[in-house]
Amino acid sequence: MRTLNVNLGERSYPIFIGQDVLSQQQYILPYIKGRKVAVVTNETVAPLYLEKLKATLQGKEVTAVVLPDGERYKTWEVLQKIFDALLEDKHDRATTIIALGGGVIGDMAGFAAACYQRGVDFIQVPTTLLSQVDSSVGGKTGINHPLGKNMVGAFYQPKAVVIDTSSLVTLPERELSAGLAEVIKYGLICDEPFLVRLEESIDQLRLLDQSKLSEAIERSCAAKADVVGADERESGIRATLNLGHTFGHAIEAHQGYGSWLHGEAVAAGTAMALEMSCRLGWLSRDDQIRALRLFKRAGLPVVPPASMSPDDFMKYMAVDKKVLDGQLRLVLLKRLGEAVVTSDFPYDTLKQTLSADYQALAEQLGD
Ligand SMILES: NC(=O)c1ccc[n+]([C@@H]2O[C@H](COP(=O)([O-])OP(=O)(O)OC[C@H]3O[C@@H](n4cnc5c(N)ncnc54)[C@H](O)[C@@H]3O)[C@@H](O)[C@H]2O)c1
Ligand SMILES: O=C(O)C(=O)C[C@@H](O)[C@H](O)[C@H](O)COP(=O)(O)O
Ligand SMILES: [Zn+2]
Repeated sequence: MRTLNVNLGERSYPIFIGQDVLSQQQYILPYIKGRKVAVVTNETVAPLYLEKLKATLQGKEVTAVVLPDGERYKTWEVLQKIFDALLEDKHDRATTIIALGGGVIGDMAGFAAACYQRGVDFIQVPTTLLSQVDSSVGGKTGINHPLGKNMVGAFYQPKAVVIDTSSLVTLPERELSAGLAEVIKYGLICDEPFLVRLEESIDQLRLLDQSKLSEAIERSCAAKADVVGADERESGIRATLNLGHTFGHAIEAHQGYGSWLHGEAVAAGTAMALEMSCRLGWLSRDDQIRALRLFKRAGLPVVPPASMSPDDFMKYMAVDKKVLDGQLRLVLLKRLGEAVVTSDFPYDTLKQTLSADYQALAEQLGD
């Protein structure tokens, strides 16, 4: 069992990482102040882990809120179902909401916690790799809008993050790969030695090697906790966690939420950010290929959808949350392990990036 901390003054909280922590009361009960708990989960995760969590919550009055599964349900309408259940079971301000599931559940349950009676406590119990390395930490909560990803939400920190690495054994392979996209992201933005480590261990990670997974989760959470601790509300360095997301969110929204998984869209979006970093003369072509090869070995796409035109991208990128006063800002790489957030690029370079031949690049990667 490993414990990390997100240091945010009075909003600080622990991240517990280990096998079977979900069954251990000492990692959950101290963070619940009242009698009542609402566990928000979905129809896929509930049959796998809800009873286990309920056993840990013995002595508490538990309302289970089981939502439909999928990115396309990260909406106002489905959020409302959480409020319906809380009110029907008379939850008051002493209640605690527990998010049991992947990033979709975590983002929605966290947003519900931020809004319900103007704010109640919540705990993250992430069960996908992506949610364990990224979404459960840092307090970004919210829902999608048809015109843009995560467009309505709040910064609202959990009281604790409980990462049970054994839950990954039931995760479909495609979802594991999606999580690896965000793991690779940390190497690219701030930790080149981690990238080397991932190059060595990527095959074992895909085979669910528990020790390699724990190491990758811990290193990812440590990187995220550092960045969030330094810049909780994204006025500076936190935006680097958005590498590949301006392009990736456009892919998710344009293709229809859920058609491309978030991690897949981030991987293809990062391929575009790498291309632009090369075109600006920052990243070398060799390093670009090295990064693309790692995504490919992780089972991730590096070619954006052929059906998307530069105008399709621009439509969604224009409302990205990093746009400031009408000016688009992008996360790009100066080199592997060093990201920058910048609006200082020629518009032509962006246009060329949006219409570059990613298929030809992918063909250079080999097997
Ligand atoms: N708040 C943040 O900082 C942040 C960071 C990254 C991503 N996100 C958001 O997270 C979402 C993506 O999260 P995700 O990749 O976890 O997707 P997800 O929540 O849709 O989960 C992926 C799939 O795995 C299933 N699942 C979950 N745990 C399982 C388990 N242990 N075994 C078997 N199946 C399981 C889910 O039911 C779902 O079908 C996106 O909405 C993205 O925008 C938020
Ligand atoms: O925590 C952050 O900050 C991130 O940017 C992490 C991202 O991986 C995540 O997808 C986040 O939800 C994107 O945030 P958004 O503000 O671009 O919606
Ligand atoms: Zn992301």
